[in-house]
Parts: sequence; structure tokens; C-alpha cells
Amino acid sequence: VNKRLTPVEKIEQSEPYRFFLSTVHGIQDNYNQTNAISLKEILSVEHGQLTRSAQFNYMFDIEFLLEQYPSEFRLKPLLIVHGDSRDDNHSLKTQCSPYPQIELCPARLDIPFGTHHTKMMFLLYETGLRIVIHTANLISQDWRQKTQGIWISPICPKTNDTRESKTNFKKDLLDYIEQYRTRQLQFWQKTINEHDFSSINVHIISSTPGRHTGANINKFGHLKLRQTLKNYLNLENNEQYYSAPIIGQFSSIGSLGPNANSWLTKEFLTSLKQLNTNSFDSPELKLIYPTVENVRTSFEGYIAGGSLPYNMQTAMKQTWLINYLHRWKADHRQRSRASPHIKTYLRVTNDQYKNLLWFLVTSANLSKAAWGVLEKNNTQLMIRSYEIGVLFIPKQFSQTIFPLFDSSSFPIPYDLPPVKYESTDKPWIVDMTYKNQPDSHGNMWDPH
Ligand SMILES: O=C(O)c1cnc2c(S(=O)(=O)O)cccc2c1O
Repeated sequence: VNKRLTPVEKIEQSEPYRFFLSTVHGIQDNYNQTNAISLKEILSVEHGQLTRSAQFNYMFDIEFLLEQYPSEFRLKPLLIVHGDSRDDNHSLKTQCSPYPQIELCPARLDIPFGTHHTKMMFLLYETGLRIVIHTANLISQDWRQKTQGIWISPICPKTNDTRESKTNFKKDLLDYIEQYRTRQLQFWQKTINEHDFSSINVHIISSTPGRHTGANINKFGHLKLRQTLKNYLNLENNEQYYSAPIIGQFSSIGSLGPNANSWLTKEFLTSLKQLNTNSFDSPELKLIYPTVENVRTSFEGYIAGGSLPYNMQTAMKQTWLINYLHRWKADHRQRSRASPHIKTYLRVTNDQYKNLLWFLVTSANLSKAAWGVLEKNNTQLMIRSYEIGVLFIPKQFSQTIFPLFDSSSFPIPYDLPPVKYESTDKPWIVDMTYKNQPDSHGNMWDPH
């Protein structure tokens, strides 16, 4: 019998990974019980007495957001951290004007085309501080029938000594927040400092706008990922890992250059393939991005494509990318039709994908803006956007690898091995017209 789990039971059962997918309207209930959680359940009164919270995000529906908090918490102080692009700001100001308990904190975006992609919650309870890092906008559409990724920290108790985690989570989080350079985050900087993070077992991989150089060059973006994998991935120097495939999965794609050898493999893949040895084999890079058919047959239909903003202007410059592309397929989680808004990067052993070497869930899509691009003869990493994600490394869980197909296996979001695009498959492009076949709601897609 499928007993409905309470939010607290769901989190207890998710140990030690604490990694969830969003619940999906329309799938069998048991696929919404195991390692799946809703926004209301994340904010449930069951976790304790909330005193205040902060919500970092890109898109906000304030009415929807307040509705997800238990009624007794809706008047608590709420800090909204958002990108400072003018138009959003206006609508956001208007949305928040009836609520004096809501404070708006615009994140500076000094570099053109940068966005505040970061999706994170600070939840301060009387018993301590919880951090949630995820991939969903704070709008109902993002939490209804998509596949989103969510990591939920323990409630970290207050402490009178620093109490850092073995993964330097506290320092990395404070380094990230420092980059906003705003007094509005001072309360949270102080609060983070006062709590004991020693139970946290994931690494932070974040991005902040800037030209990061010198001592800061490995602090953010794909160089932070490279550095962290180099320092913590304790794979014995055995050959079998050298060709272990790397998988990237995302909901949008930036302009990557005229061929694979510019940024994608020379820079980005170099960071992802980092082992603690300088392995020479080039592992296969497999990229998962929805096909038109994935979108057409999804629960939402073509509308899902509105959240997959890969545009024609970019796509036509990089037709070479199609050779790396694989379909979205998540039958084992009953989410093949729940369009992905999650972004994940992982590495598996090449013996039929039985073991996971590491796993990253993040807000960062496949773009230079998110991950950074090396400049000035590789002396600086230029990043345009704010991003944040958490990296799972077996060593931090007292394992050498994460088993994929047994009882203690890691709850991966999609089916492995990924299924390569067939010759008839096309990547979803948001500003193309799709009129030859109706979607699951009988509609066509004509963006003009
Ligand atoms: O989750 C995000 O951070 C994010 C960012 N951008 C999006 C865009 S667009 O601004 O790139 O046109 C269009 C549709 C969905 C988007 C989205 O979900």
C-alpha cells in the first residue's frame, strides 16, 4: 500500500543525499512519494516555527509564492533576491506593494546579458537554518508538470563556534553572497556564520558576474568545478575511469562557438573530465536536451517549450552540436513527459553505467554566461550570470562510487544510458513554428 509520506518523512527517507525531484500532477502517486517533494511540502509548518526567509530566484509570482507558505508564516519577513533588470523590477515592485513584510533586493548585473538564475531559499526556524538549492522559478507552472531538481539541507543548529562542513559549504556560500555587495544581505551573512554546517556533505558550485582572476580564478564557474573534482575525487589511478562518459543535461543552450573545439571541449569538458590524475583519454561527452517530439508529447504540450528558450539565431550557428545531443527520457521516474527544467551534470563508469563518479544539480545551463569563458591567455574567467548548484562526491559519503542500481543507489533524474537523437529528431527551438502535428492538448505552436 502506498502510504503518503509527510514532508518530514520524505526528507528523512532521502538521506544521505537529500536530493529530490519536484512532484508532478498526473503521475502515479508512488512516483511522487520517493525522492519527490512539492514547494508547499518544502515550506510546511511540520519543519518547525519559521521566523523569516529569503528567496533567490529569476521569475516570481508573489501571490503564488505566499500561497505556498503555511498561513501562519505569510506575514514573516521575506527577502526577495532578484535580477535588477528594469522591467521585471517594476512588475515585482507592483506585486510586492501590498506586502510590507517583503523586502526587494536587486542583484547587480554589471556585465551585459547576465541574469540572476540562482534559485535558493534561506529558511530560518527557531531550531536553526535550512538552505534549499533548486532549479524552479517561483511560479506555479514551474512546480506543476515539469522535472525540477531540489537539494534540501538539514536544519543547521545555532552554534557559538564556526562549525564548517568538510566540504567548505559555509565559506563557499559566504563567498557567493559577498559578491552581491549589498547591505541587504548582511542579516543572512551573520545568520549563516552563526549556524553549525558540519552535517552538510555536498560542495557548492556557484557563478557570479565578473572577471575572476588571480586568487579568485577558481572560486566560481567551471574552474571551481575543475578545482573541486581535482581536490576531492579520490579515484585510484585506474585506467577504467579515464574514458568514463560525462553527461550534461539542461533546459537551454548558449552560443558555444563555431565548433566543439572552441569552448565546449577545450574548456568546459576539460573541467568536467578532471580526475585527480591528468588522464589523457578524452571521455565521451553526452548532452541531454529535449527534442521537438519530447515537448509535443509532454504533459504541458508545446507550452513546455516556453521554458526551453534555445533560440534559432543561436542554434543555426552551431549545427555541429546535434551530434552530442540525446533525448530527454525518464521512464524509471515516470517523468519522460515532465519536461526538464532541472540542470544536471554527471560522470558514470563506462561499464554499462553501473556507477556514478559524481553528480551536480545546478541552475546553470550549457552556456558561457553561466559557466564562464577564459580570457586574457587563461588568466581570467569571465562570468555573466549568478548561478548556484550542489556537487555530490562519493568520498563525502564514505564511498568510492555511488552505485546506481541497488538499494542505496543515487536517485538520478533520467534513464541511463541516454538515448541519442535519431536522424528524425530535432532539438526544441523556442522561436520556430510547429504546425504539422498537434501537441498533447491538440494545440500547435506559432510563436509569432
Ligand atoms: O529558470 C530560469 O532561470 C529561466 C531563465 N530564462 C528564461 C527565459 S529567457 O529569459 O532566457 O528568455 C525564457 C523562458 C524561461 C526561462 C527560465 O526558466
